[in-house]
Amino acid sequence: MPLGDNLGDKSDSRYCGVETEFNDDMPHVLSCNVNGGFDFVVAPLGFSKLKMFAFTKFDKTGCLLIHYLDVEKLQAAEHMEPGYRPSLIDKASRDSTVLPFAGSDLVLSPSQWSSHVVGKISSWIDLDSEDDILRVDSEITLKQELAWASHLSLQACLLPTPKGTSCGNYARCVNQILQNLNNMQAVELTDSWELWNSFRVLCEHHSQLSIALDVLSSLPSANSIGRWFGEPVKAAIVHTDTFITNARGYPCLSKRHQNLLSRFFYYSIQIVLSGKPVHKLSGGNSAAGADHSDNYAQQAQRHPLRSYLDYVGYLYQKMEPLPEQERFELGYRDFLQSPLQPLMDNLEAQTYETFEKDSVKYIQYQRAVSKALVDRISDENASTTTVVLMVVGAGRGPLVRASLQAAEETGRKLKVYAVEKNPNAVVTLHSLVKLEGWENVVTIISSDMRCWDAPEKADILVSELLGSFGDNELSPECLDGAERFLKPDGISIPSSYTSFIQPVTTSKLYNDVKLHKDLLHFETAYVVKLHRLARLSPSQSVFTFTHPNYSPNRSNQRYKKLRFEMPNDTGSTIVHGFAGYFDAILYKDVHLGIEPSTATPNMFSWFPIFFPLRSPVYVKAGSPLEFHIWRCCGNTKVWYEWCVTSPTSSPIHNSNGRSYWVGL
Ligand SMILES: C[S@@+](CC[C@H](N)C(=O)[O-])C[C@H]1O[C@@H](n2cnc3c(N)ncnc32)[C@H](O)[C@@H]1O
Repeated sequence: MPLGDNLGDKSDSRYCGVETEFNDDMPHVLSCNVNGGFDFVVAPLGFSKLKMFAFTKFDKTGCLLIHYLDVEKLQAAEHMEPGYRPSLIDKASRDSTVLPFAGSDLVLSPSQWSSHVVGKISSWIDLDSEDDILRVDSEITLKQELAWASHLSLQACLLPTPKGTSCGNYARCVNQILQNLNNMQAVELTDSWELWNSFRVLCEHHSQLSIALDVLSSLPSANSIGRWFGEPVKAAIVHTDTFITNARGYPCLSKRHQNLLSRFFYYSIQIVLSGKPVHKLSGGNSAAGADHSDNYAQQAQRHPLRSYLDYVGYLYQKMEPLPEQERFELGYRDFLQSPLQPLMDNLEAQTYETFEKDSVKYIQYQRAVSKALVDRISDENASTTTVVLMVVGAGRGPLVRASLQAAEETGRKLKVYAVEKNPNAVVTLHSLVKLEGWENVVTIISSDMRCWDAPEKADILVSELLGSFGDNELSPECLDGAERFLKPDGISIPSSYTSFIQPVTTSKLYNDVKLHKDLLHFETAYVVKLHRLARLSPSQSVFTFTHPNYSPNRSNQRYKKLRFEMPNDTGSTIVHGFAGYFDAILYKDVHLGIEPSTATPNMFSWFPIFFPLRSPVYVKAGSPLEFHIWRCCGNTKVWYEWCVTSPTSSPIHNSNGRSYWVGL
């Protein structure tokens, strides 16, 4: 039974699981917990002599720390070997004798196994033990249990945390298994980010290796937690003793924990409840304290963790629903797209249609044109002077419309040239002008602005040739060509634009790029609606272009070296690449952009850009990260090159624009 309704959220975080102890009566375990309101169980798969409890908690430095409590004898079910361990089978018979290490697959239906059970691998295993027998036993058991899980088509398995600080052999075995997995995701319980990091590096960042976080009562700093949102966290295990008690005696969570759970929901991370009930309730059943009135008979049937589940459901349901725009963009989250090439290619009708829905963008342009018109022509001259305004790159006409509305709003007279090089968009422009009766005001020019011979000079040049990284759709090169027909004191809207960049952890995007198995894709910048990522340091400005630019030595080549410092309490991080944005000053105080700290609200024309790194860069806590980026210009193309030089050096990406470039 999902946690409830939350408008727009159809992600896995609607489902809540519960960690169960060993019990060979799987149908009973499942029915109790599913009838008790949980969607799935995290249950031990194998028969194991030893049972260990693993607790994780966050230490002062913000890392996760594992505490192992005592080893406890588990009363094995009657029909199996109580002391079963693989090494007890003598070597000669090992290959031929198969002792039962798990119950039958027939006890549940295939769909029950795959939809409702996450396997929990025996927690005693220690694949890096100094004890040869324990190590070998551990390896056999791990492989046996994972093979069984795969046979059952479970969606995931929860592996125990590595025991010590070294996890080389454990990672080697998991990596071997991952190479052969096709239908299951291995979820790794971690003690600290460092340990997790070395584990996944040893497993070559395998895309089916995920992580389950333990949430205990003390939490590390926000920056330290933030790192995990760029990692493949699949589940968060919330222990019952993490809950505090509300005024009515029900379990609830601290404000910080509530916020953390909201973020887990937002990032589609599933909650798993674990532990024994620690709240003694005398009546009622609502964790949120609402007026439910179950009687005692019902109480007796209730799942022992029901009040905790109700509380998690309550938090889920009280989450702010996603705004309409976000819901519309769900399908674009973390989906890599090649940037448009509006200069080299002709945009399609559908693309124009999407642009034109973004009313916020045109409102900003209208405000900018209004201010420029008022500055250019005084009220006294308004009825006698006509302003020549050229929309360069007019598309299907929305900036023409915004400019005419600005003229009407300010009482200024306008003569408009609409210059567009896409002949298909020009067709629509003609019908728009006719439809709106603008024939006496608007002249359509079907030409590339760089070679148009204008019959007169413009007072105002309006353009929107901006990409997610500002200059990446070649606005500088196009406007260099158009400035020939701007009066010396003329105004360009936009008057400048600046790109911004910041390092990010995003294992999802890194793995998606890696899937292509070639250099080209690691040397390409992508447009992407960033979602599962950790922004590691505030963004910094990269390249600025100002218009008009009449400087005789002007060049559109650029180079920038940036030094990023991660906040002290973040801990070590991994950088998979750089997220890029832009901000444009249209006119004076009117701007538009997507840089997160100043982004124009509710504008959706641009997603950020992502510059990947061929190999993720590990940045130790306190170390700076040095990044270089070049904007290079040739006769037929413009491209970026980028690299990291500290703490380690990466290769220079996209040398000579060999993989990714924008055609002139
Ligand atoms: C990003 S679209 C913007 C279209 C429109 N202004 C809008 O806001 O919907 C850029 C437009 O500029 C046109 N364009 C790009 N470079 C151009 C050039 N050198 N000369 C003329 N048009 C150009 C493209 O064909 C495209 O229609």
